[in-house]
Amino acid sequence: MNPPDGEAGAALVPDADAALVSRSCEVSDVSFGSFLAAGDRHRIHWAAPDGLEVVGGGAAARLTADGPDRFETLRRDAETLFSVVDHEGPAATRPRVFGGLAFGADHDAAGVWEGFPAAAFTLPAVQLTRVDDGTYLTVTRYGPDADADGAEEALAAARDRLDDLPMMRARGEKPGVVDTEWLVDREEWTAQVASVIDRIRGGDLRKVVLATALRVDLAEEIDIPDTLGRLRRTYPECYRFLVQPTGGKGFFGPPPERLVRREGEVVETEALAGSMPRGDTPEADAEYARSLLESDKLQHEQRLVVDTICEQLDAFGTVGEGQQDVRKLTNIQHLQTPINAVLDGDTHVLTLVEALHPTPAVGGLPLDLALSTIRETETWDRGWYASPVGWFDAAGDGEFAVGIRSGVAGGREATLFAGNGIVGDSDPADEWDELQPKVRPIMDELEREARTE
Ligand SMILES: C=C(O[C@H]1C=CC=C(C(=O)O)[C@@H]1O)C(=O)O
Repeated sequence: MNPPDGEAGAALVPDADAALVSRSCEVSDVSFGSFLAAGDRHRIHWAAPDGLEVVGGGAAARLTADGPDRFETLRRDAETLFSVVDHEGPAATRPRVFGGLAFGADHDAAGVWEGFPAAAFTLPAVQLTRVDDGTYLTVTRYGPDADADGAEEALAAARDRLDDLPMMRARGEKPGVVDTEWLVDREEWTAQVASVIDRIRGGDLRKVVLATALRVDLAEEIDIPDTLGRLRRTYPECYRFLVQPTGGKGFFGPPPERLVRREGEVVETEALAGSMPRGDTPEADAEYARSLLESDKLQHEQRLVVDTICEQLDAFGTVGEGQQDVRKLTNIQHLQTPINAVLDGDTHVLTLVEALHPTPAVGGLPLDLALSTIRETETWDRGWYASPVGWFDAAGDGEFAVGIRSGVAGGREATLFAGNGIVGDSDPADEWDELQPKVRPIMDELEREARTE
């Protein structure tokens, strides 16, 4: 499905002499899975629980950045990229770039993260967009020679290729799991948690989110579009995303947590922290929900996140805290508080992402001390785990999820991630148990046999 990158003189990197031209047409509903499966580079998938779903293949342009100035570089290059835009089509199909950033600016694009820069966003060359009122095909050209005729021709060609795709993609078998290994196992991880608890009790540190990763060997090659299709059914209340910069590994998952969404002057975010399992019966489930709401430890964890997010947004406008609630996902429930803001000025969503990431739901408090504790304690590379993933457009609007409940996979290998917020009265063994459901969303789509425990 992908056209060759850089065809027709397209510039993959922002260029002051380039124009961005995009054309869209409505199509009958097509299989987003088939479209994704037919692409081999720069595959992206974004689905928000409130309806917008986009799949993209090929790159009309890419924004990449690294180092401590990566947000500044992205904002500057985005301004160049979007300086001349000729778009014809519904607003939902306007040019947006999709991607994300690594957890830390010192990211090393090695190992499972080969091909993943410290920040990477793609303007898809060909894209399908599904919104309430229909499904659209969009083709985008970017470069000094990009023009309306070229974009219209490319749209007609993409439409022909779309006609050749299967309308429905038959569900494949789950790949099957041959072996699993925690990169930091129970014994080592609970010892790490115990040492972090000691640090919290002994000083200025208040909360640290410690994570580990599960390395999974698969019996067959993973089909990520198929896996995402299944996750749509099992976790309909979550985001779904895929970032796959090369033909190699893809970072994907069904994260429940919104980092931020900006639309004009309105900003919406949330604090999601503190977890309990789902109960097997309505009574047991309600009991877990009650203990979430009544636990001093979990309320403390949640309060730290709410207060920090509110303080961080305060610099940009008028902030409001919503009513705390219990967010029930298929296999876990969390404390959640919606937070919104009305912006004073024209703050780019990337600026909001920069201010908010990492929230204390994935980093800790105070942030610098928590991050140095994570760096000293975690013996593996977070890469893009727990990082901002999402999109932004020419106006600086956009939406980002927090890349948790996620994994990076390709061929017969997957690495899944899970972390927990540790506070002074955490119990290491309980924290290990609380960690387990966080790898289940993806793990359940890899294992063929139902679990017996
Ligand atoms: C860091 C993760 O979850 C965060 C989000 C919600 C609840 C959390 C908790 O209960 O500790 C974590 O802060 C993860 O899923 O890897």
